[in-house]
Amino acid sequence: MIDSEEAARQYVADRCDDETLLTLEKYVTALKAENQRQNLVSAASLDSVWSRHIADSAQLLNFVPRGTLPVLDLGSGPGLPGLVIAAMRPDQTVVLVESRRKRVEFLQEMVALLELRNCRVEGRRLEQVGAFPAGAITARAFAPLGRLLELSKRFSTADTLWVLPKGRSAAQELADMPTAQRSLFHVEQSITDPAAGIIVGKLPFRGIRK
Ligand SMILES: C[S@@+](CC[C@H](N)C(=O)[O-])C[C@H]1O[C@@H](n2cnc3c(N)ncnc32)[C@H](O)[C@@H]1O
Repeated sequence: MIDSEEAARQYVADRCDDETLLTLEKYVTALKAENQRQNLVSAASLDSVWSRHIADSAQLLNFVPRGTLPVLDLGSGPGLPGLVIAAMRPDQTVVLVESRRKRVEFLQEMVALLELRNCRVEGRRLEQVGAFPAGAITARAFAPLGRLLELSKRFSTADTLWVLPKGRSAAQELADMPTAQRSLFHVEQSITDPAAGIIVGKLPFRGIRK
């Protein structure tokens, strides 16, 4: 379990090269500056930005095999976890979906600043994004599990991996799902918070069977 900012930064450093670590440091600086202009993350969380945001995003890669294309990040906000994934997996296409205009502008600025050629921003509501088969779908603090699946099932095939950091509500959200869907997912322990979980699984068919 990561228990300090140093440990969080080291966790990320152990999983990327020096150049990528510099890219992520640049992102952290920009995120802190932008948070003065718009409310992207809670101000208090920036005191532990590596643990609460960067390592918290990076840990999702433990569940996304290399070559999983593309990764679709729903409700990316300031780019969490999507931008971190794009920086750490330059060989994987990452699509960020975000509807709020100022956040979209920040995401576009970050893609340019960090030179993330593998990353595309869909600056509109998810409901308006044309469907394509996603290799993996990530979403942090986007919507309750049932609504999340309903909104994004158009992007899911039998191979799509769902990796959903759900914080402290992970087990409960899964328990609240109908049995048929509940059995398709399991909860992985978060390494940044002993009480938090990541819902991981696949739907064995396109969309959701009622
Ligand atoms: C609570 S924030 C979480 C942001 C980020 N994932 C994080 O963990 O910091 C949820 C984000 O989802 C976006 N959002 C909500 N519903 C959406 C939709 N239907 N389509 C696209 N973006 C949406 C919001 O604008 C917001 O930026």
